[in-house]
Amino acid sequence: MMMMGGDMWARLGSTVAGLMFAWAMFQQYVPIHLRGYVEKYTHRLMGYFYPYIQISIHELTGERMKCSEAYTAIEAYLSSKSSERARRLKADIGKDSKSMVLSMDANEEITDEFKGIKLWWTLNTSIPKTQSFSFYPSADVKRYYTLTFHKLHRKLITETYLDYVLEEGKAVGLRNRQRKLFTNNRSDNWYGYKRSVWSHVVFEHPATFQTLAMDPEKKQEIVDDLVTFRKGKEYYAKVGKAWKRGYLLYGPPGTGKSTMIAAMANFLNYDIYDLELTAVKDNTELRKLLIETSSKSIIVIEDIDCSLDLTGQRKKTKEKDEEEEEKDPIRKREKEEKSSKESKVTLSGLLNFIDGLWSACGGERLIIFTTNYVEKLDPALIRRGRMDKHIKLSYCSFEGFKVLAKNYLDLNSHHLFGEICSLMEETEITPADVAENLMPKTITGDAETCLENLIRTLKMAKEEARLKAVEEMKEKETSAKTEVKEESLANGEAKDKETSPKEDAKDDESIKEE
Ligand SMILES: Nc1ncnc2c1ncn2[C@@H]1O[C@H](COP(=O)(O)OP(=O)(O)OP(=O)(O)O)[C@@H](O)[C@H]1O
Repeated sequence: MMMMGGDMWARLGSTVAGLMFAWAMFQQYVPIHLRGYVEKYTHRLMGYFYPYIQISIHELTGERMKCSEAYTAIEAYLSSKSSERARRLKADIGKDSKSMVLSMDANEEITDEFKGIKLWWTLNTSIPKTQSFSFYPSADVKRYYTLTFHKLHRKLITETYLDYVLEEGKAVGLRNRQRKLFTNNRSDNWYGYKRSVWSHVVFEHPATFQTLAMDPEKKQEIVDDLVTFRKGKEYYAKVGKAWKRGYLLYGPPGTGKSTMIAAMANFLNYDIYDLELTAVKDNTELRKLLIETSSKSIIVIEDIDCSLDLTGQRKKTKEKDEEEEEKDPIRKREKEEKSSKESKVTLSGLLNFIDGLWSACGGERLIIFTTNYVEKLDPALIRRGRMDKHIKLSYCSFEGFKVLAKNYLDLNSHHLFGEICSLMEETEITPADVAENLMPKTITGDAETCLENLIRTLKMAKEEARLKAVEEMKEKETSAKTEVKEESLANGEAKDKETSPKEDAKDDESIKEE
């Protein structure tokens, strides 16, 4: 028996060696065009004996080597099946940072079933030929899934199953995804590889529409608008409009513009791209950044009035400055150095960013501008169609206060609410200031103390407003008096001028009479 076994191994060894030798000869001596034919017919021959079809889905695709959407969807689709069926699993920290998420490890295979048909998914890895072997995982390792199925089911798999996997995977991905807060890097930090135009952190802002202090009707109107937008894919396609919407949030500092953006992102489950316009070199770079944003996202430009010289009015002073600089070479050189670092994004570049051809790629995006001074903005930038909805965030109303009292102190009513209500009708206070007063300053701080603090602040604000009004009144009176004085002086001089020739003539006549 032992001899027979040994004999069999020896024969197998020599057959393998023979085949390898024949393969090497084939590679070396058969011309390349003939090799193509041989390989084609070998595959065909194999097809008779191997009735399975394989489909590969690679992780990185396209010229820019972006992560393939299909790969991500399959990864999500297989994640739940992997934990039940795979034998070699990979663990990573989950979305909530508390639990572990399991997925199939490299070169592992799991079986799936669809309408009674069996299929096999494998996660493969390959190292580029140019790279030498290393024990450490490299960023250049290529990953791809392979789906294997019997050729009898080709139609069902390619026409139904793949779409099903994509849809399911996207839904799982959406449920499990960690939302991200992106910010743009300066182009000098793009490190040649185009992946790093945006860098991100996990988005974890707790603001919601429930915690947002504002008029309930206005709040509901915004929520309805967002819901209509989210469900509007078909509608936007029907009317021939890109699936995006512009919001302009304006109002004094501390009235909740940033908080509202966070609430919107949490409500819609979108990522946020916080675009720092001053770090964008020019319009081309702005377009590149836009292309790299994903759908289901909010692109935010905060304090748009401070971001760049985007207003038409300021152009004149700029031209005047330039004339003066031309005369002074030192000033001119300093300006050139500064301007090489400065952003050259123009108003027209920004308008194109909002609603040019490129803005339609990806779809399902909100573009939000915030400003404290809406009147400073160029009307073209905020006209309807670009900024579809203008939302004014204003000083805290009593309704807003009640939301904050519930959030911060868990109070629905209190005997001090009446006084606060009448004070709020008489004076202006931002939600940020109200929130600051409602926060207990010590561990033992109770609700009553916080409300008393707020009343004190409101009274102080009222007194300040009164003093300011008195001051303004005095200033007005003084300036009015000065105006009257100047006017009467001017009138007096004019009278003098008007009367003097006549008087001269009178004098002349009296002399003549004499
Ligand atoms: N409407 C609001 N509802 C709940 N909290 C608010 C509201 N407005 C302001 N706050 C509180 O005040 C803080 C500052 O608000 P926020 O940064 O949203 O104001 P902003 O209008 O964006 O200010 P700025 O114009 O200076 O950027 C927030 O952290 C939040 O706690």
